[in-house]
Amino acid sequence: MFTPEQGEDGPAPLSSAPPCTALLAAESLRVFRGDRLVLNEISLTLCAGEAMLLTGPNGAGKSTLLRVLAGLRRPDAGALLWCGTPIAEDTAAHASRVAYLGHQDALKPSLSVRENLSLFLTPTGPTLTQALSAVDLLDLADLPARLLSAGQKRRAALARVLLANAPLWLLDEPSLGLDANAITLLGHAITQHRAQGGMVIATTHVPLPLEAVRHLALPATPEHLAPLWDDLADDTWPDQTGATA
Ligand SMILES: Nc1ncnc2c1ncn2[C@@H]1O[C@H](COP(=O)(O)OP(=O)(O)OP(=O)(O)O)[C@@H](O)[C@H]1O
Repeated sequence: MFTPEQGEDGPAPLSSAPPCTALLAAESLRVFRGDRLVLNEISLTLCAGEAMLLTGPNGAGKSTLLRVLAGLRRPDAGALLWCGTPIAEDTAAHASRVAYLGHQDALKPSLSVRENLSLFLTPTGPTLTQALSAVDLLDLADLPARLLSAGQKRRAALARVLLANAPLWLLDEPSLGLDANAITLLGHAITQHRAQGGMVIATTHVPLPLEAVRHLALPATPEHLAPLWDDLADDTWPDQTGATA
């Protein structure tokens, strides 16, 4: 299991901040994708040890928000702060504190699982064996990634998150393709991460086995939907066969 910097007194905390201090804060974020307002006035805070689930209908902007929080996309308005400092002031520092899991598992098909993951080893993080064991993938460590099933690829991607040894996990639908056993392991990994002061924000459409988790439900407001309908003029609306008029 994930035990970075295990010492005599147990795992070293990933964050030394007091538990009630917000490490991550998003204030009044607005994000457009094209001319479509996807996120409007979204605010959140996250303290050491906290977990938050982002929910909402397809297209509500959950993945977009995660990418903004990861520093992969700039918000069009609003502020994103780490310990009170704008993350835009040092994006490299922010990247080092984030472990981001997107929809793509980002494995090189010709490399073995072990070779893929060894690229992400850090001096103070878990060993490869610990990370692979945490997702029950040790037996497949030497298999080329192209031979893994979808769920096994997801497990490998989760092992990469463990290896990053970063305080903030941003997980986009982490349970996608996972079986019940792997979802339980995911819950254990998140619980252990939080116990060390780590933080997690995850998007999900299904319940995850997490305790004391906060929720942020993103709405599909008329602002989201209206431009979609505007884009679809009557004369381009597909008929029942899929052909356009
Ligand atoms: N590259 C893009 N260019 C323009 N619009 C985009 C792009 N990617 C996503 N969008 C739009 O942004 C909106 C939010 O997408 P996003 O992927 O963040 O939603 P989501 O809540 O994660 O959805 P899901 O539950 O389906 O994963 C959607 O309306 C989508 O059409």
